[in-house]
Amino acid sequence: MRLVLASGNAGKLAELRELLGAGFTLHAQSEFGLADAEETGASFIENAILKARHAARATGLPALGDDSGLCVDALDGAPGLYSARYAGTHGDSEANIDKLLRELDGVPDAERSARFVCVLALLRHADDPLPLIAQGIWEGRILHARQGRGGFGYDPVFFSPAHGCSAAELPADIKNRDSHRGRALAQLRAQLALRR
Ligand SMILES: O=c1nc[nH]c2c1ncn2[C@H]1C[C@H](O)[C@@H](COP(=O)(O)OP(=O)(O)OP(=O)(O)O)O1
Ligand SMILES: [Mg+2]
Repeated sequence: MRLVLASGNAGKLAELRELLGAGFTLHAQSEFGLADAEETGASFIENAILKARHAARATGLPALGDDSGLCVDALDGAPGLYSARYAGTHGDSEANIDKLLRELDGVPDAERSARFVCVLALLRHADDPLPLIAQGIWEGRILHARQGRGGFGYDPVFFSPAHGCSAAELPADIKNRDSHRGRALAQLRAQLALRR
């Protein structure tokens, strides 16, 4: 199956290619010269659909949208939908992490609970009235400083109690198996199998 990933994020592309495996060819939207869709939705689901529809419309291919982010309890769910632009400049992970650590300055571990969320939307074509939607959640807490060099985005400050380390310290295959994105993709696969 040929699919376009409706994302400009290289970290997502690498993870989703690995997760989808050999049966799928996942094209980056940049291969088609596509700019990012406007993320105007009020929820992860809406944004995932907006992204996928934009890419399906422009390419004529089935499209996968991934809208994800980090929700921190002590910040009432922020950065949430705005995770990628938390510090102002879209996609500046270093600035986003700096701001997050500043906002949580002095907050003890017990109150630093957080979760990564990922919503995937698969549209068979731009006017698909019945997109497949899957969501995955990964529970953890925010560290006081960066740990590890793997992954992308907020991974260096996301501690996973189940693994005993940060997301950036996990081998890629373990992160993929247990992450919000890995869980969402497993659900999407199950739905695909049912639809066929
Ligand atoms: O596994 C992850 N590990 C660390 N950070 C992560 C992860 N998954 C999402 N994130 C962060 C990155 C970004 O700050 C935001 C997603 O924002 P989001 O708009 O969905 O993605 P994006 O703007 O980077 O690319 P695009 O919209 O083109 O798909 O959450
Ligand atoms: Mg985005």
